[in-house]
Amino acid sequence: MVGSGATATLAAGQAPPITGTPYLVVEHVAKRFGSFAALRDVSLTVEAGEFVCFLGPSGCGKTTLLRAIAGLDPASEGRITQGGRDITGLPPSARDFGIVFQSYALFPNLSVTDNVGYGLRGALWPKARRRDRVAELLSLVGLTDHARKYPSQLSGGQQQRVALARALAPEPGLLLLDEPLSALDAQVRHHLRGEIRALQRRLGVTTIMVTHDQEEAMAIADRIVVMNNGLIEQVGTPEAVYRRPASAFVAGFVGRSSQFDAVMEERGLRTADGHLLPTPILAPVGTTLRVFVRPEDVRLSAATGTGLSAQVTALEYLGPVCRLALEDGRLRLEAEASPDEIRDIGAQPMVRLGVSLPPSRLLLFSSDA
Ligand SMILES: Nc1ncnc2c1ncn2[C@@H]1O[C@H](COP(=O)(O)OP(=O)(O)OP(=O)(O)O)[C@@H](O)[C@H]1O
Repeated sequence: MVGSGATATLAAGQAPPITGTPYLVVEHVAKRFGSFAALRDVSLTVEAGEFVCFLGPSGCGKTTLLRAIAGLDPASEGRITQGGRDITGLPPSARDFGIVFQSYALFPNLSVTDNVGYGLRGALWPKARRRDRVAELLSLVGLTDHARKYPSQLSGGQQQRVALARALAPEPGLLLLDEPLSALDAQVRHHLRGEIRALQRRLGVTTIMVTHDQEEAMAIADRIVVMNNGLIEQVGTPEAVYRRPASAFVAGFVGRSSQFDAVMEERGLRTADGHLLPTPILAPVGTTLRVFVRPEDVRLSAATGTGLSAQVTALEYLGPVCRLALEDGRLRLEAEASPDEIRDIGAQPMVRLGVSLPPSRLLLFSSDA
């Protein structure tokens, strides 16, 4: 980010460590499929007990990175250590993780009990211990009453709970979740994401979840790893990636925003339509900057005096807030306001409103970034 009123906090694109104990360390990992580079020099540290989300558009490499960590698609280059152990060359069976896929991937011919107990074999899991552990997990995911059923007799949300219980049963050091909520409808998805987070906190298991849904990542993660085109663009808390995006890509991908170009002048930023937005000088005069502004940061008023004004082109009532589309020449802005505020300023389609964009809330990037 070029700089803005938020300059003092700009350096803090990275979140402070959650526990201070690195658990998973990914160093300079690359992954090629033939001549195609799906991951390029990816480095990342996940702290013990942390919940991290890999977020990014389709094809950016989220699943590839998760699979490299699991050893399902080993990295072409780089090093991965887990709990101090170099796992780079180990097959999945020699690593310490549980994994949940979008498609549940349960054994259809096994009961819920047998699915959950599937990984509990060998000398470590004598019959009684295995039975107790399965019962404990079924209770944790709220499926005790469904123990004898088969996957086809369960809803999608219940099947995903079974998959979660199965992944957690052997007490893995790392829980990997690959779009676990994507196949579920909105209500179940919302509910289950809360349950997953509560369960993760209770067990303290270090967790990585892949998602392309930024609201989901914001709601659930301690830190978000924003990926694009095989690279990590930013690692930070949900607040950091939203409020202090490290790149124009992150600013545009995470959360809603309006964007436009403006040229740095002595007295502020000049938009394409000639409006001057007062800001301190943040870049060499004459530089074109890409400006992003969040809907909740667009200040609206009834007054349409000398400052910036724009016409309301659409107004949606969403319950607690209203969303407005505004236009002035080439400038298009999205704003949010409470229904009370909408009433007070008389906002409705075709009406012109006063608009101000607080300098400290503008997110600025060099145009070619
Ligand atoms: N086995 C493979 N062979 C060839 N290319 C692959 C393979 N697996 C993944 N890719 C490519 O690598 C890139 C990254 O894929 P990946 O599945 O990691 O993306 P993603 O970010 O998880 O996307 P999505 O959200 O759509 O699942 C894509 O362009 C994909 O086509």
